[in-house]
Amino acid sequence: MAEHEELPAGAGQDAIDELTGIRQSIDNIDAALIHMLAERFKFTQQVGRLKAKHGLPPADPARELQQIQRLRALAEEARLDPGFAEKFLNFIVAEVIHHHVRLAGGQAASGDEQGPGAAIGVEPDSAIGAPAPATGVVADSAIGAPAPAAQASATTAPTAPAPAASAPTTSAPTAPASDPAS
Ligand SMILES: O=C(O)C(=O)C[C@]1(C(=O)O)C=C[C@@H](O)C=C1
Repeated sequence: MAEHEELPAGAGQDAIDELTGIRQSIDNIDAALIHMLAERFKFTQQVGRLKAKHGLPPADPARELQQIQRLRALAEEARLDPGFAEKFLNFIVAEVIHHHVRLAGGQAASGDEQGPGAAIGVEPDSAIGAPAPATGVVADSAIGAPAPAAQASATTAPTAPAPAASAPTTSAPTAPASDPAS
């Protein structure tokens, strides 16, 4: 079958069954991640509306720094690369800030916008993480390893090497290749 093409010709049925079982677990986790992200974006949308209503700035660098520090610590406990955890958060936050900016009636925060409709899933016009090429985020060796990653660098592109800054930049979210419309 096509889905097993990548297996060595000599792979036995036991190996195929084991692989299939592991992939089922991976698929379950991926589904959970999508649902969790969708829930997160529902809440950040509430925040965006609140901020827009009260004229608050879309980005909050101090809050992001707290989040980064917290997630890096959690990642270390979980034996996940803290640098990856930070980049993952930055990737998401960059998207959120895009949404906040749009909710506030401003232009997108950076020049990476694409056409209309390129967006997420919370609402028809607010799809996060629209169709975009996979970023491959980190090298295989980085995941799960207690790697000494960069310090906080909020809202930087997930594919960019995180600079060893100690404070979030929260400048224009240039990260995702996708166009998060809100
Ligand atoms: O907490 C906020 O103020 C938010 O707008 C949410 C959020 C986030 O996604 O967690 C996004 C942007 C801010 O810079 C900080 C945090």
